[in-house]
Amino acid sequence: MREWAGGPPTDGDARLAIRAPDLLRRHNTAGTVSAADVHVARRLGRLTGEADERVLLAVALAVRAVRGGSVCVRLDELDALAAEWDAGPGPAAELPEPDAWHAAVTTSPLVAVGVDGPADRPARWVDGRLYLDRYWRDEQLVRREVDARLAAPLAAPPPRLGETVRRLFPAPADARQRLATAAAVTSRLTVLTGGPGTGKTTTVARMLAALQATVGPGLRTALAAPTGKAAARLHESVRAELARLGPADQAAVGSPEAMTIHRLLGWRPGSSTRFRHHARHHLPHDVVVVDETSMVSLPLMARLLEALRPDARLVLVGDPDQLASVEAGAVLGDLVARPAVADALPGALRAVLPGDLPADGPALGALRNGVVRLETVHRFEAGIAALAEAVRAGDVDAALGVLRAGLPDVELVEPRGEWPSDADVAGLRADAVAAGERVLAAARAGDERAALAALEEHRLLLAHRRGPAGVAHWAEQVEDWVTEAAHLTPEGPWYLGRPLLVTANDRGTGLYNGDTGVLVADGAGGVVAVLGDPDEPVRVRPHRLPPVETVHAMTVHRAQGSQFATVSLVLPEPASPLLTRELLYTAVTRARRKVRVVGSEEAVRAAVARPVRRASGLMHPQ
Ligand SMILES: Nc1ncnc2c1ncn2[C@@H]1O[C@H](COP(=O)(O)OP(=O)(O)OP(=O)(O)O)[C@@H](O)[C@H]1O
Repeated sequence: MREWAGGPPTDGDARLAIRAPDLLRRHNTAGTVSAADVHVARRLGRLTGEADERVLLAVALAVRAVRGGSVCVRLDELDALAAEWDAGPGPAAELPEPDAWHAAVTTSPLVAVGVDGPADRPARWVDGRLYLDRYWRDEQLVRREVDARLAAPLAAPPPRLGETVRRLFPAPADARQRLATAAAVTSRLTVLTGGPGTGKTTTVARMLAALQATVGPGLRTALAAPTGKAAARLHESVRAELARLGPADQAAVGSPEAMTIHRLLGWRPGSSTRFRHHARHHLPHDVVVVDETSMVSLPLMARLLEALRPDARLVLVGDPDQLASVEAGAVLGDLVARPAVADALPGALRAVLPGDLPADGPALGALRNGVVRLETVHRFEAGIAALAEAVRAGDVDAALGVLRAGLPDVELVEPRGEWPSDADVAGLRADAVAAGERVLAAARAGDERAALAALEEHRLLLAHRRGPAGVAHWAEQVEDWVTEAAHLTPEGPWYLGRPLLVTANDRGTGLYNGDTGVLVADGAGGVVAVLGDPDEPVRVRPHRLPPVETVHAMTVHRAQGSQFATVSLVLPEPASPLLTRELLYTAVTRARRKVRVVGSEEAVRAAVARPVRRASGLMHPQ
């Protein structure tokens, strides 16, 4: 990621780590590491008596890697990483000679070498990867817990398992859903993946029914997701799906609440253990299901795994092709990409669902790791599904073909100039105004449900927060369009119809960073904010709201875990380091009925061709 705009800083610039030795200074100037990275490396150097600037550079790069989402850094892959981090406009700084660099790092008092190296050093070198020790420990914990869960399934499959699973998924084509359900009953870790609309939530609801019917009743179940918004959506979809089951299943499953992972673990900001539940104080649950797992960082996954009872069942659900967590790690992607580590599960399932076991190598290999991928799309419009698949597969020509095919659910607007003209954004404007007017009408009428539902009709998504293709600019633009069309002159922040995005967690109101809502008439001449699920909105007086922004547009990251009827995506310039395959895939799959992409062919090509790479050791055998 670019560290600065407008040329490299001069010597007097506060962003430079002024007293850094030459090598660090050159790399700071070139933008490969930031001043903050250099400060951390120097502090660790002082603590351990290490002054060799080659070692400190390696450590600064490890700090930089974490900021970029990686868990560690490979010093032999820096060329590729520097290109991804878009090292800035300065001249590329030279790296130390590889053999001497390796020798300096692996003999440093700052660095523990190997899995069994000393436990008290701030960095660790394992198989060519350099870690900050804290991330190494979290990675080891996740590896150990996952491997232990896969190696020892719970017990022999319960007697009625096959029959129960076939009852819940009777169609011959539902083999993968049957397998995932039986896996969740027989094993301590199941990873359920698939694109949007492939039936993951449906499977979760029926898994709960199968678990209660075969190893219940009375199992304690928790549903969790990384964000409040995703938890609300999980709650809503599982509840809707459970309502379609028979009365006995419904009674056995009850109505499990979904919450954030932080809340499940008992987040205690400021306390030494951070969470109420941990390795010495386990969660009481028999079954924990986590949705939107692609957004879970390595440290949070480590906290979750250590807090589980060893005999609890964990089901991780998600789409590994979406954007990974904001913090370091891509645990779901790593778990899916790992070579097979255990062999217990396929054997157990072969006895239960003999006809359903995958015949092919990759799917069977995945099952050894507890991974079941759902592939049949049940819900999407054909164009959105085809576009998502082309982007996922990295097939640029296929993606452009779908975008330009004139389908009802996919549109590409290619601006002629550098930035979209009024004519280019006419369709976007019409959709934004139509949705905004519906929100406003419902807000004025005090119709909370309709206002919240109208909010989900259209959403403008962007990669950046700032700049000409950023949220700040476009949110203002949409607000102008909507207020102009509605002849509205907002007075003060609390005007009817204002769409809200919560930007901080707030225990008092139970609102979470990322929750969205709208200001509506309260029927008594006042205004009230309604947020969250249209069926069970949270009502909050404006003065009690945590910090909020007006949400006429949002970043793709923010939109993860939500869906909208129509999505418009304005792409940044092709060179933007944020423009990645995962970003485009995530944006496209936020749309239920239609997706509109505003951007050049070059920008589409750049996105599809640039998968995010996050360095980690989890997928390598040890
Ligand atoms: N086996 C099936 N046969 C037919 N329809 C199904 C099946 N499984 C799920 N569906 C339907 O497909 C649609 C999408 O399912 P679901 O919401 O479970 O998918 P999902 O993978 O969780 O999607 P998302 O990630 O977007 O939430 C729903 O309407 C659901 O009823």
